[in-house]
Amino acid sequence: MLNRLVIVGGGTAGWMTASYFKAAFGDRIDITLVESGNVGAVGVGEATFSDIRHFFEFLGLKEKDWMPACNATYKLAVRFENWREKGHSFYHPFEQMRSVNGFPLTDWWLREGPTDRFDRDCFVMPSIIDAGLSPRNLDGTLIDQPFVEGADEMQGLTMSEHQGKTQFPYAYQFEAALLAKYLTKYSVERGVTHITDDVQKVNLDERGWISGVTTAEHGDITGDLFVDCTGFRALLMNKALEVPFVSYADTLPNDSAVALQVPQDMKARGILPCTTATAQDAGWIWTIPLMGRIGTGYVYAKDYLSPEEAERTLREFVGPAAADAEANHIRMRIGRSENSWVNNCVAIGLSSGFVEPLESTGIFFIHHAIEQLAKNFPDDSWNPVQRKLYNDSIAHVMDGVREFLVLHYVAAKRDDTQYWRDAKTRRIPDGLAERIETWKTQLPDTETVFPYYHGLPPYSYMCILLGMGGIELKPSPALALSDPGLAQREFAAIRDKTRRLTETLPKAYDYFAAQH
Ligand SMILES: Cc1cc2nc3c(=O)[nH]c(=O)nc-3n(C[C@H](O)[C@H](O)[C@H](O)COP(=O)(O)OP(=O)(O)OC[C@H]3O[C@@H](n4cnc5c(N)ncnc54)[C@H](O)[C@@H]3O)c2cc1C
Ligand SMILES: N[C@@H](Cc1c[nH]c2cc(Cl)ccc12)C(=O)O
Repeated sequence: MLNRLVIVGGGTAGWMTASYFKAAFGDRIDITLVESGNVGAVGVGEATFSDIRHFFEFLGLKEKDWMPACNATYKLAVRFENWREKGHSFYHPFEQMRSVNGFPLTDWWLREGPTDRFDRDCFVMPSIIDAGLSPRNLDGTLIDQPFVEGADEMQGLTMSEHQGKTQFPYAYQFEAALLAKYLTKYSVERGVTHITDDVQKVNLDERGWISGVTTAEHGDITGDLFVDCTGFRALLMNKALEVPFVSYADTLPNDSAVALQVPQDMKARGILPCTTATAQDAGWIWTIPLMGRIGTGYVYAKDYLSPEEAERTLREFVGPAAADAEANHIRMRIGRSENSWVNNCVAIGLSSGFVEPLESTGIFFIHHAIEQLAKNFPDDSWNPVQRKLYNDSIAHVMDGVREFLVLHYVAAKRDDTQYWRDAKTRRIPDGLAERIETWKTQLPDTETVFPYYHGLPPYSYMCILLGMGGIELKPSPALALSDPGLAQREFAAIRDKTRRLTETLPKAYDYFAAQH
């Protein structure tokens, strides 16, 4: 029976994989995880999708179990600042799009929105975020969104089976290194063998399949299925098996980042419960509030900015609090492995692929890959159809997310530096130009976005198009003949609900302080 899993790498990807498969298969699977004591993990993946709650639920973990251990906070949206022009901001929130008479509320908004802020008019979340509030009351109850907690749990195991049915109102922000530590304990307690050692050599048999890995001090480790979680090094997949890497550099030029961890008195500062992406001359800066510190970093293209200039800009942006923080400079490999499962080796995490962290998709890719591997877990027959299903699904998710990210740059109105001007003329992925033409006439829907599951619903595309401001959009002609009364009532209902919630919800900081 095929049941010996060897995971190389102990970053977020390695430990999420180990803990998930222990939760899935218990003692029927034998898992060894080997991680280097010398090569560190990237450790800056801090913001997630809302779907990650399914991962924690699968492990049987509640928020109160893991959140305090990881200094975690809630993320209600991505806040984009200065992408349209300096001083402008908008939110991409975790909130389902309402529709009126079969048209999305944003379409009605294009026709006669109450204000010039589509996000505050069409969603409740933006005002809650501006007020620094928690989506849960101090007693733990969730705000009454068109989402019933627990109700979507029976719909299926994988994220793709949940999409479009409901929208959970928040995701998380946490210290990735602390999550890896938490999951190490979880995994080891459930029987995962943990080896700290350097893998020096990957051994292939005569067919080119991996027979084992040779470590510096623990000899050879053998197994049936090998999971490459070695980060950008991709030691098994790219180095040993020489699987080609498909670069996205021609469409997404940001290839570098510099990160700082800045200790802060969050009680005094307050928590804006979202991830902020602030556009800069040659990229953008993320700001992620955690309990006890903020995580921040400048993502940029080396062709336009030197690492020294990026660090200087980032330190100026953060201010005096950054003075003692050590800068972590990172080169990012943007793109994906041509295939992520080859022979008996599966790459998960940065070794499989990565796009810049603009929509916090790194951990989502890992979660998705794990779910797909569980669904297509092989037996001794190594049915190639399973590998194909898996590889197609990984490629679709990554290519779809790439397209969504490219849209951010094409749609951003800003054109004040060469970096932003070039963003309008750079090559874009096949199919996107045609889709953008369609969206100029009709806002994105399931029929007109990237045609495979990639984690992002059509309303996410609407938010980016409406917020970035560089592409002219028109309301559907049919709305000119339709009675706007219902839409106006919906806008008024959103205003009422926003008022009620902002008067009753606790501050985000107070909610987490009570949990800790
Ligand atoms: C700048 C930046 C910002 C990011 N922000 C986000 C975000 O906000 N949200 C999000 O979801 N994702 C984000 N990500 C992605 C996220 O960081 C990664 O997806 C996540 O950390 C997974 O990394 P990993 O485990 O694949 O690799 P790594 O963290 O690099 O881990 C690699 C592991 O392999 C081990 N290893 C390497 N070589 C050997 C060897 N020879 N022998 C033994 N072990 C070895 C290392 O010791 C380490 O344990 C970001 C990434 C970057 C670069
Ligand atoms: N399935 C994802 C998609 C998603 C829906 N809304 C948002 C908002 C943001 Cl900021 C990122 C991602 C998403 C999820 O529910 O997380």
